[in-house]
Amino acid sequence: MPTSRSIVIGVDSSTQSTKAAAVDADTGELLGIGRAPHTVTGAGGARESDPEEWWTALVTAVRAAVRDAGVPAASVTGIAVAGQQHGLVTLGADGRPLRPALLWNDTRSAPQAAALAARLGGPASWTARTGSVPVASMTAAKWQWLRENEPERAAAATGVRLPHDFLTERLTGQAVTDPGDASGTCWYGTATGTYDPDVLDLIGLDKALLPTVAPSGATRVGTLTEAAAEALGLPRTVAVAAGTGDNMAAAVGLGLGGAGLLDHPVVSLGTSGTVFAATLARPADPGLAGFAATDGTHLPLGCTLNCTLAVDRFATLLGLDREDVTPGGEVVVLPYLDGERTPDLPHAAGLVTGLRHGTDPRAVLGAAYEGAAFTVLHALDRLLAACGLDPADPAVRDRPLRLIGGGAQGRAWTETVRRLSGRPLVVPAATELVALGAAALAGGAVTGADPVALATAWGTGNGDVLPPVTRDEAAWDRIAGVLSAATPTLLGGPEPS
Ligand SMILES: Nc1ncnc2c1ncn2[C@@H]1O[C@H](COP(=O)(O)OP(=O)(O)O)[C@@H](O)[C@H]1O
Ligand SMILES: O=C(CO)[C@@H](O)[C@H](O)COP(=O)(O)O
Repeated sequence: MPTSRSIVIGVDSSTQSTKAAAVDADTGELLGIGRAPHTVTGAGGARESDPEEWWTALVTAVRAAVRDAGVPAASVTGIAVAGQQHGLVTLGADGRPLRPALLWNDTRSAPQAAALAARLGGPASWTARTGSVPVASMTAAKWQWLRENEPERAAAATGVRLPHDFLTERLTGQAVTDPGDASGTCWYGTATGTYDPDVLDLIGLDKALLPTVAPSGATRVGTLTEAAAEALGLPRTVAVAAGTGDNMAAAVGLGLGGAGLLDHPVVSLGTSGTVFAATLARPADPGLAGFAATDGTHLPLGCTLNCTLAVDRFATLLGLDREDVTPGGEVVVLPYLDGERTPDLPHAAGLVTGLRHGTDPRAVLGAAYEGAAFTVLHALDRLLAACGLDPADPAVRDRPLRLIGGGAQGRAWTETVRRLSGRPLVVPAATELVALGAAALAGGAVTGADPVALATAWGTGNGDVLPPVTRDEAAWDRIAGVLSAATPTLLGGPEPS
């Protein structure tokens, strides 16, 4: 192995685990991968993780990726972290977390979100300022929850970070974030590219507690500190990129820049189900998040709280393998086990209807897939409409969806998405799109290359096209009907436990 080979490492620190990809910076070849799990705790709508565990997992995963790649540590030239979005990390004077992070799917902050959304001129004004209306996931709502429920901890905070900022700071010693992940806080103005002083005033958050926002693009924020280099077994000279949120990094891995527009909207099936597209204009829809992409363009996104984890829970409850499934037929499942974000039903619980004596348990599992897929695809229709496209227009429907995330590896997921969308799918051959997108950001930090162009040259988004199948209008209408009828109940449903 020639030592002149340049290896970059992309880290995906997501809800359930950290994945690190060691990539040849010239060719994009994935040489090695490392993984380490995270612990998520909580009941009654709480979802928390210890940021120190993310750091330990990052170290484990990066070391495993370099080992798996069989490359000398000296050949590693760059690293970037992409993280689960929105989580609130509060730091004390010693730079360590004051408490576990409040995660994106922690719904306790729903009342604070609703109260914030009514302030500063209401939803339309929030959309114009920040791109998004506060919902329970947004960091501003979590900060308000902390102020109201643990005021002593909020007062003691000397730093407020997002998950990926926390890890980048551990790598470099720099308090820095990027516009993409910052756009998920609801205190960053996506129109102005700066923290919004009115929002900070409203939530009593001192700007001095926040990280600097690095510019978009191939941003190098520093090199490894001595402690980080020692922990990772890498040279101190390794360039560290600003990194971003996991969905923004997936867009980079797919080679989506503003010019990619809506040709290939993306559906990601992970703990969250997300749908997003790269756009030049920022669509304003209060039911969607108007995030920033890493390249200075926009990444409108719809996010559901209940995707692969919720469906896997149904498989476990039914004692079935996740692929042991048939279409739901008359059974409808709304698998909103964690409450729901899109639609905004933070207090919802799961709902099952249409059971008979003869119901096949595999149909109940099939209906859970359908309910989760419907919820994501419904957000897709909303996203297309917000971008001025008619989702029912055959010319729009013929455009392939790119399907990524852990669920895209499962046949039941791909077949359900095909059947409910009636669209062709592109399933990229590469499975770790977030980590690969982060690797492209790391490559940009090393050479100054445009990360989106780099990922495009690497071809990380390429994959086979699965042709469309006839859309299952009956299943779609059945689920839509149940959701519509149940919404009043789901709005006021029991707290999740
Ligand atoms: N072969 C598979 N078939 C179906 N689902 C899968 C498969 N492999 C992984 N998953 C699902 O992928 C999820 C993890 O996906 P991932 O995108 O890594 O999630 P996250 O980023 O939220 O941690 C798990 O919840 C699991 O259910
Ligand atoms: O909240 C969002 C997007 O707004 C989620 O997509 C999180 O970013 C978590 O992602 P995964 O762990 O499911 O990948």
